[in-house]
Amino acid sequence: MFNSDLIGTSNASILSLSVLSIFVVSRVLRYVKGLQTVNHIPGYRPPFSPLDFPGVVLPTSWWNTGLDVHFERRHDMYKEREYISIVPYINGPIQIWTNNLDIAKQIEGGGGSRGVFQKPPESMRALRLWGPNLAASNGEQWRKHRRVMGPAFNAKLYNVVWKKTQDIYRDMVSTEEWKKDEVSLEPVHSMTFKLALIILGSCGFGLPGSWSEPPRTQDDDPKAMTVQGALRIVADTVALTLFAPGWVKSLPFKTLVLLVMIFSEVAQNRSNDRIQDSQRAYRQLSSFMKEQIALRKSSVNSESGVDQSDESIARNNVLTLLVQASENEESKYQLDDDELIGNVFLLLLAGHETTANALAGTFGFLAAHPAVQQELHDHIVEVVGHERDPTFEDYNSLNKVMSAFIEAVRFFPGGHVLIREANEDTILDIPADPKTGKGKESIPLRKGAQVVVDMIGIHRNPRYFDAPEEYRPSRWYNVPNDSDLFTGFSFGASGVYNVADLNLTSLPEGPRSCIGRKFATVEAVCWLTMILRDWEVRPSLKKGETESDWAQRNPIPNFSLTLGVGDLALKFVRRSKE
Ligand code: HEM
Repeated sequence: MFNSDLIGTSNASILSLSVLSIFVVSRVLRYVKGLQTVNHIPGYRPPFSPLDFPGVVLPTSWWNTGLDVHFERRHDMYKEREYISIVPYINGPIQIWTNNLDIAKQIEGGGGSRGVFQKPPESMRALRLWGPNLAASNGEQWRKHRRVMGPAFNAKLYNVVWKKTQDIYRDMVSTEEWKKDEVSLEPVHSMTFKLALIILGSCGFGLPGSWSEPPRTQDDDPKAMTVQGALRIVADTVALTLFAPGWVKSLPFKTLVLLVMIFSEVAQNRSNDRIQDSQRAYRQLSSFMKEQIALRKSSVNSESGVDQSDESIARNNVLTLLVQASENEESKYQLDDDELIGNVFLLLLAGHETTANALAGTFGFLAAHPAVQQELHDHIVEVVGHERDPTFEDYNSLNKVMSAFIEAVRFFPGGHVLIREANEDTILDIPADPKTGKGKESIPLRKGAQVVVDMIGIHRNPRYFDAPEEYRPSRWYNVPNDSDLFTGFSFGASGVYNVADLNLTSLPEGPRSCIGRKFATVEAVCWLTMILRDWEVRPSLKKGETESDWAQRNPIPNFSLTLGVGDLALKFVRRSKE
């Protein structure tokens, strides 16, 4: 007699065992191939990659390399050599991580139009949420986007960024809250995110927006989400989409977004209402972008009624200039509607969070370093005085203000990992350390190997920065405000590159460096100048806490789509005019 239940159970066991064996063998083969791809460079052998699911959402620990591994292990990750490999044995790409500037330069220099190293297609997928764009393209496509977008970032734009930033400051301090002698902000991000979005809304897209009336997704509907609110929700989703597993990423895009939105809300134990909010945010932001393009097209085609002055925001915002370039039939490079929308989304995403976080970080560091803050205040008074407002012409003279901002970006670089993939077998050349003459090496890499430029690692590499764990803006004093030595915005393509040698000031801009760099620094220098002249920034202390306790624990990093600083409770105390 046969026992059919027993046969069924044993068949199921055999099947499970076979599946398990196939899985184990496939992982072993993958692992061995991974080691060959990175030429057996020593490093970490975790189950998952730090930049892929599920490693990315798990904290860094003895067994997991999480998204913040390069911060958590910053003191020993590159102790032996300035590059390590990360070869996961279960899931995720095979990578070399580096804190070496020469490697960074080779990777980023070749990341533009041609070159062996390109952005990996799967890392660009989530950035294509609304359409093809500059950051999510390689090769000829990238070149086209950059040719159209480049000219929009010009001196006239920076002039209007400066003026608008100043107007917003005046607008803010005229509100009841800022008429007091002490204003508490918990967290200070509430100020910097609002500022960054208003400036981007007006100078990026020509939208009206004041401190008390930030831009909404639908002008005529007071219940519509603010652009900022909708963007916040969508940006969180994009972060998750970026790190989703390969098979999820290959779903049709709308399904992917929906899935990730639901997952993110469920994972955070949020209600059904929040899931609907997420969908509403996605829909409202989407129609907002389409409307903006349509509006800009009609205003570009009928110039009547548009302010024609060179300083006007209506004329000199990024979107209008992009639409103008794309509507110009004689132009060699044009963007279609999908590409325009893709780039609007990109600018919202890339230009908003990065600047806001860097400004919040700067305020945090200055609260923790009162002597540096006083030096900055004195510098501002020396350059601008008390009787007039600073003008864009003062931008270059306000070098210490710029240094304070750039030093905050050094600590917490918004773009904390820059990922590129070799599209053929290649060799990375590391020249000898100019100081010691040691370390000349060549690293062979196989096609498919990814190189991750670890910006936290570079910015805290003692070979490039003395006492890297100290917030010390003076290391940048006298480096001109437009110098390519500011690595937080990516790298030059050629030339000698060594931050330690601060005599080198004119390096060519890297082909893939940040297009919004000056937009961000002009806004930051203007805002910091206005605030620090009139206000002293201090920590809001917990009961029994001293300022030095506070400074010991702040600011801390916060990893999401970009790297920022954790919540900072600060107060702004009005200064008397000495
Ligand atoms: C403190 C503020 C900012 C920081 C630290 C920052 C940093 C960076 C970095 C490191 C990259 C290179 C990314 C990579 O190669 O993978 C980048 C690219 C980019 N940034 Fe920024 N950024 C900032 C502000 C802005 C602003 C204000 C805008 C727009 C208004 C902007 C728009 C872009 C765009 C469009 C790219 C892609 C460029 C390309 O691929 O050619 N960024 N940024």
